[in-house]
Order: sequence, then C-alpha cells, then structure tokens
Amino acid sequence: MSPNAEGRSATAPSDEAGENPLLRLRGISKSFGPVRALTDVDLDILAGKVTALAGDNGAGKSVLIKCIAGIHAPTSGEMWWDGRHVHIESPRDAAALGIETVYQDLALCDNLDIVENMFLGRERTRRAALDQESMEHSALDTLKSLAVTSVKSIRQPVASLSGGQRQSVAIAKAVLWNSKLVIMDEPTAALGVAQTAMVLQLVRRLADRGVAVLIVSHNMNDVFEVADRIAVLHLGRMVAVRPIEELDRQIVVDLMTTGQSTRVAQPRPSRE
Ligand SMILES: Nc1ncnc2c1ncn2[C@@H]1O[C@H](COP(=O)(O)OP(=O)(O)OP(=O)(O)O)[C@@H](O)[C@H]1O
Repeated sequence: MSPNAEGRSATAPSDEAGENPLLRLRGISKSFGPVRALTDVDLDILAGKVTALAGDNGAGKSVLIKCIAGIHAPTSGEMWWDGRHVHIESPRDAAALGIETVYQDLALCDNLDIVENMFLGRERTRRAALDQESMEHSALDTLKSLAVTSVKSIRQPVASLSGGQRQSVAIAKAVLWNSKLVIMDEPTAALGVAQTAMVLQLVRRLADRGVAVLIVSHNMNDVFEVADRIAVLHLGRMVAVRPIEELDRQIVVDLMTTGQSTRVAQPRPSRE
C-alpha cells in the first residue's frame, strides 16, 4: 500500500451527513480495455452499519468490491481509509487495513477443520510447535461470542458443515482477526430459510460490534432485513446511496433497472 503519490497528507473531503466514514471512495472508475465497468463511483462505508450493494447483473458490483479488496486496480479515483488517503494495491494491502472479503464458495478450505481454517496462514506457535490449545480456545470463544452454537466440534472439517455454518465460520474468522470492514458476496445465495435467518443475524451482530459490513445481494428480502443503507449501481454508475428508511423494494428495483425512481417510500414497520 503506498501513500498518495504526491506525498501530501490529504484528508478526506467531509461528508454531508457529518459522519466520518471508515472507507470513502470518490470518482472510482474501472475499465477493462474498451469495457467501462465503473464510472465515477462515490461511496462512503460506515463503521457499525450494514451497507447493501445492489444492482442488476453486470452493474459492476463484483468489480467494485474487487477494487476495495485489492484485486482490481481502479483506472482512476481515490480512496480514504479512516480519513487517510490510501492506495489498495493488493489483497495483502486490504488485509493489512482490516478488510476481509467473504466470497460465497471460496471463503474456507474444505479439507481443513474449523480451527485450521480460522487460523490459516496466521497459526500460533509455542516452542516451535503449533499451539493447538490456544488456537482452539480462541476459535471457540469467538464462535461463542457470536452465539454460533450449532457446530458440533471445532475440529470438524468444514466440508461436513452446512452452508449456513460455513458462512458463520467465515464471519467468526473475520471477528477473530479484528477485521474492520467485512465484504460479503451473496452470503445467503445457497441457503435455505432457517440458515439465511441465522446468517443475517450474524451479519447484524457484526455491525453491532462496530464492524462496517458491505453486503452484495440480489435478494431484496435479505437486503431489507439486514441493511441500514443501500447503494445501487446501474450500468457502472452509483445512482443512489440512501438509508433504508427512505427506500422500499419497488424504489430499489426501479433504481436497479432504470437508474432512477420517482416513488416516495411507503412507511413500514421498523426492524426492531
Ligand atoms: N475481468 C474482466 N474483463 C472484462 N470485463 C469485465 C471483467 N470483469 C467484469 N467485467 C465487465 O464489467 C461489468 C461489470 O461486471 P460485474 O461482474 O462487476 O457485474 P455484477 O454487478 O457483479 O453482476 P452479477 O450480479 O451478474 O454478478 C460487466 O460488463 C462485465 O462484463
């Protein structure tokens, strides 16, 4: 991760809402040869809030999260992390800042058990040997702190876990490593009703601990269940970033499909 090119101590432009975002994106564009995947995208990601990233197929959601995760380099645009100008040039840079991305199928290694997965690449050692006891304790404590009680043994290979349990372990891993921003790509896409509810509860708990969560989802029920705010991409442009109270499903669908909506949100019961 390099400081900004000019070496200036740039601070982020201030936000209209007066909140200091954990991550601020301004003017992010990304082209692949002649294909313009993102155009001039602005987005603030706030600690303690779930931001849902919505958009039709091909709108640019994956490209945007990959720019944040250090997989794609934006063609232009700027990013601030906690008020500091940054260039995230690799997944390692993203990890060093505290950004964890949970991809639907790639989050865990099937052949390893829960503890091994949670400590993969960051194993604890004691007297030149793996400190299994300490890793088991920490893994168990973290799962308990998130009220994940459905796994039988933390020494189970993750291949034997249900989809919801796998997502839970991936979320617990982010908590264990003190991630500040957790990006989740379609976390409930392969899950049934009960498991979806469990994972959404965990997403909420993550945010309630002060973690910023960015969740990509096509599922409007999930989005309205868990998100505090929704950002909508349309053909690579950010057409709206609004608190959930100002939106309803029809507005989000209008924004996703046409890039605009003239509707006013219908009042609905609060989530509490
Ligand atoms: N590596 C790449 N090379 C060329 N074009 C790409 C590449 N990755 C993405 N694109 C293009 O960028 C645009 C945005 O793609 P992206 O995958 O971000 O969409 P998405 O919103 O995630 O869609 P979906 O919901 O279908 O996953 C698409 O037109 C896509 O074809």
